[in-house]
Amino acid sequence: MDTAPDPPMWTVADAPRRLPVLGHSVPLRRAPLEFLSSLSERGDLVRLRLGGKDIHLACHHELVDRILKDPRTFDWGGPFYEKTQLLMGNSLGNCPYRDHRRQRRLVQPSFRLDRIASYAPVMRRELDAELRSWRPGGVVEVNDALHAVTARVGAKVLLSTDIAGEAIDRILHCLPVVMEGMYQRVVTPWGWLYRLPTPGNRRFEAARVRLREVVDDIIRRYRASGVDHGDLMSGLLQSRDERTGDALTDTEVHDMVMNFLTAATETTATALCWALYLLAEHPDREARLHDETDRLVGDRPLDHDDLPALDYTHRVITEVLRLYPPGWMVTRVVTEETELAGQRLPVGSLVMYSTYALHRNPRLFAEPERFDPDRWLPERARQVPRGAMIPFGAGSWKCIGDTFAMMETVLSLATIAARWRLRLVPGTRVRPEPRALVAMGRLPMVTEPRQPGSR
Ligand code: HEM
Repeated sequence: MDTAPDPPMWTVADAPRRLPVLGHSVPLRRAPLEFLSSLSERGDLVRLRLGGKDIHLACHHELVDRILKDPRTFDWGGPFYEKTQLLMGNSLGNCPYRDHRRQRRLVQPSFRLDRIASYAPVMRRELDAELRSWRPGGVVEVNDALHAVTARVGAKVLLSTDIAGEAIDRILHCLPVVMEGMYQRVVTPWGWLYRLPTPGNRRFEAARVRLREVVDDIIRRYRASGVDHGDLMSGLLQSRDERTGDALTDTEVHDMVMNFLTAATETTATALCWALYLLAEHPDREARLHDETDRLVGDRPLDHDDLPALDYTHRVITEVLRLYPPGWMVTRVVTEETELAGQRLPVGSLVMYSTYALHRNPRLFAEPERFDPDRWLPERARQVPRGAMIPFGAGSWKCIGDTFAMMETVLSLATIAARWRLRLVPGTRVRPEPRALVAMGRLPMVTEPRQPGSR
């Protein structure tokens, strides 16, 4: 496997297919995943041109690591993120380093392991309700179904029904409209387009305003009740900075709620969809998963304590997160003049990396396109260079929900696999779609029950 070259050995190259004026916008729009993945052959650091500016793409995992571990020099930012502030304000995953550290200290206690473990029954209830609606031989649009489940789990872990009540339904109604609108504004950032009074713009604006009102109202109700409801919202409101005694302001709580709802829904649902798709395409690996769930799960409800035993399920999810990590393009902005791979980067330069490309680099992973859960057996996993596998990011902005996400995806996949075998509807074409994350389109699957108690 790869070892780090000494600094003078770094290779720096210009990306191919640059056009006058347009720079690299054409290949980046047409086939971004393929284009970015192809660039690691060119060099450790590759220069692209976009919007009249140079952007440096770090292809070597040690350069990516350097960027992520030096948040003062390589700060949060870039056009990709700035639009998301429309929805999430200056929240945890959406703010520069100077604000981030304080917020992270305040939010971290809400993600303590004991709190996360207590959310397993919520996950179980929501998934059970969905699985009970499946019929033998029926067709389920799995992508929609799992997005709805993870959105309900996210909302109910965040907010207790006893206090938030039907506000949760209103949130779940507005959220997809707002998320789709946000995505459009990120990928086609033409401000004027969104000021036109089109039905789509009106729907987005109405949902955004409604969501803001509903969340603000819930915060007021929580503050007035002054009780710990054992949910994430209570954790956020009670949190105090040990150093300063500071609490999160209402605006910060609001933005964090939006951040949480968006970060917790699509990522986990998409990982589950990729897992179910890959298993349907690889019956031998599916059979091994079924062996594990037949032995350990059956028709029994799963809990956080079951996680350590679900070895193969865990390896499947890890391999899915290698092949389809959400962060296909992560950017940072240089805040003080620095050097990367021998290149001088002035203040304001944009650097980026693609987790998708990194995880498919043949110098880091043998047969990178192969779905091989066993590459995460401990003896093989040890050979993966440090910093090469980063589905949850690394450094200051590392995903705060990683334990939550692993619990939800592993328990959900084991529960589904114990009860149902899913087959792709013939003719379904599944391709990675680089949207806000590496998404997939529709995933209609036929449901075959695996045991009498499956419903
Ligand atoms: C498979 C599931 C998930 C994956 C792969 C994932 C991945 C990531 C990545 C790569 C980042 C860092 C982005 C950057 O460096 O700019 C991140 C940040 C974040 N994620 Fe996740 N995520 C997942 C699920 C979740 C869940 C379930 C939650 C909430 C419970 C969550 C909440 C967050 C938050 C709040 C941040 C910002 C953290 C900070 O800036 O301090 N994520 N996630």
